[in-house]
Amino acid sequence: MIEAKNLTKRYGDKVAVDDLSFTVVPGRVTGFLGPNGAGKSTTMRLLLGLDKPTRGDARIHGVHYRDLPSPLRTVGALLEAKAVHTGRSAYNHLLVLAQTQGIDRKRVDEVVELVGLTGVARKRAGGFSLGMGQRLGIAAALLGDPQVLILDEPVNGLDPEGIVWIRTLMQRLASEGRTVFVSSHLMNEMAVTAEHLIVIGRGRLIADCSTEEFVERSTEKAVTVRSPDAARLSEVLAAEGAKIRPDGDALLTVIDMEAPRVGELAAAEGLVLHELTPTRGSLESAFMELTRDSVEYDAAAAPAAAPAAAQPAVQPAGPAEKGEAR
Ligand SMILES: Nc1ncnc2c1ncn2[C@@H]1O[C@H](COP(=O)(O)OP(=O)(O)OP(=O)(O)O)[C@@H](O)[C@H]1O
Repeated sequence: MIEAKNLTKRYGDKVAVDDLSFTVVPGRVTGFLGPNGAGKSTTMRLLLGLDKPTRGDARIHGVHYRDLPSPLRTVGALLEAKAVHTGRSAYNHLLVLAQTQGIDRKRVDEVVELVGLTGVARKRAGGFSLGMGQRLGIAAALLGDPQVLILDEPVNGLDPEGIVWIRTLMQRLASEGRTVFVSSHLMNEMAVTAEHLIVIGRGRLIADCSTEEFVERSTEKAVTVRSPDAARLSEVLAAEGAKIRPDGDALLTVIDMEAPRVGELAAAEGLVLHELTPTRGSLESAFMELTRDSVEYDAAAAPAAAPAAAQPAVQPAGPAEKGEAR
């Protein structure tokens, strides 16, 4: 279990993490989502005791990281997406790490196999590609067989096969009852990987809810309607409260009205329909919309304005959920 309570980190005038509170429970993959510069890496460093919070508290299994009796066997972390700068082979790199932690050589063999590096384990780790470096970093995180995993952008640099592999691995680790906390700025990737999402923007909490709920609430429900009587149909639907977006001469996007109701109203007026299709907006665009005002480097965002993140678009999870554990 990971807990952040009113976690705040300032660098001079810059508030990187702003009064952030959340709980990450075992047994499921929790995605930590936010645009570039939102404060994900800083939060993870605070959780791992690599940086000191300006205010607030970060705990793992109820204690500060530095007070964990056996930190490397409790928490496995992958922080920076870069190849290991070492002349050692991948195997020896892991072996040295294992020896400093009193971990058996057998475990090195296990993790090398687990991350799919067996064929290259004797090669110099310094020459690894970003993707292989990521696998090696994940192997290092898993060495101590930890119950808690904190992974910062683990899919960075991985090819499509690697992405599926890490997704499956994280889900398996979670299903074994581990706490898996994984950051990403890719909404679509997190939507298929994580069961629960914590979304931040400009260091502040935007959402803390199940992925299903996030998708349900964030994506716009619409109906695509094609009709030779589009103009008349627009008037009829608008009069009944629908929002209409004309998408061409005969094509309408209808928002705030279900498809059957659109069909009924068209039939009542004797208007011909050539198509009536319920659709959902793209998740990626919904995420961009949700975090629009909290994108760090967006030239269009007004820097002095209060971020929209201050008004949670998706309600944070209630206290009942916070205590939930599997
Ligand atoms: N050591 C530091 N000194 C000054 N500013 C910092 C420092 N570390 C982070 N920041 C700033 O804090 C903000 C949050 O950065 P952070 O790296 O935590 O975001 P992130 O969500 O992980 O972004 P990314 O997805 O780009 O990695 C950024 O504006 C960043 O420039």
